[in-house]
Amino acid sequence: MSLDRLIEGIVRTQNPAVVGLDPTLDYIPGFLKEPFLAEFDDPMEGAAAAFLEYNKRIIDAIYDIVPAVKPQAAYYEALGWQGVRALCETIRYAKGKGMFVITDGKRNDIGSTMKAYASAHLGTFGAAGKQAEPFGGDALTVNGYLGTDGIAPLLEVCDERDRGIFVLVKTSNPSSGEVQDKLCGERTVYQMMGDLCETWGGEHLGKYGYSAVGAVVGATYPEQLQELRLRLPHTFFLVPGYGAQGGSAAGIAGAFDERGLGAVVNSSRAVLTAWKKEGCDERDFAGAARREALRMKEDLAAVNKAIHI
Ligand SMILES: O=C(O)c1cc(=O)[nH]c(=O)n1[C@@H]1O[C@H](COP(=O)(O)O)[C@@H](O)[C@H]1O
Repeated sequence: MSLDRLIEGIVRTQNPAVVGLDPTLDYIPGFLKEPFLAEFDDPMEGAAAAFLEYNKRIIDAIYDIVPAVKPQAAYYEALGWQGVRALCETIRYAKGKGMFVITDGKRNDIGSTMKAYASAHLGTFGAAGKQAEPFGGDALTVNGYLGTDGIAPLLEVCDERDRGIFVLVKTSNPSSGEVQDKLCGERTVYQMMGDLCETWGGEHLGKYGYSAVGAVVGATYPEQLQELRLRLPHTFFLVPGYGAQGGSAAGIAGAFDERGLGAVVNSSRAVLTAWKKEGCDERDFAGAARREALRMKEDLAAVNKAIHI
């Protein structure tokens, strides 16, 4: 019912990081993608097969040093049902390697529809004895804009199946202030959304003081990260925006609590395209991803030394 398993993975690897699996054909070296693209008449089928193989090799290269992955659903949906199948298989593969999987779907709707999203991404389909997980993620990114009845169905599944959610609070993008920084009474919209995370998570606390309801807070907004860490003591943060979007370890330092917990930092493109930046042999793309993940780990360790429960 909480993000305890993510926290335990962070402590085990001493690495508060998540690698974003956001593949595009551009990131995949020719030697790996060309045979798949040639094999299938349907370009989406070939690309989806290439995405899956690429993801497996990245996962193989990092699963012992990074506790979690975050596949962004849009990259897979872009390839229709073949891409969605690659997403499901990617999630299954990562979980098989012991990784915590955050499915980045940013879902939200009215309660009845949210129930369907909740069972799709965090729940099961079918009756006892003949049951399967549609997507099988451990946590899902969601939007809280519709309020409590759009979140409640997720919390039921989180309780039943030891799952979690991350609610968008202060996003990393340049325009996030257009809505999120606006005042709503005496609070900004992001403060109000953060306070709602504390309320929603109140009945769903885990062993380490954090609830099943996490918040997304961008690495590109260091002041708000620090402010929200103090304001939301039971809310674990997913921090995107490190690396490709310019967020730095120094700017993220305020997201951690005194145990070095409280946040998991995402990097997608910087890890996936490390082989291009390094200029190494394309066959060593997964090695380059591992080197970038290790570099990030050291970078974060410089501002967040000891991680313990
Ligand atoms: O929810 C997210 O993960 C997310 C929220 C946010 O505020 N900003 C943000 O960049 N993201 C996601 O985090 C990833 C960032 O990717 P890189 O900029 O390549 O590291 C993408 O999958 C984004 O969709």
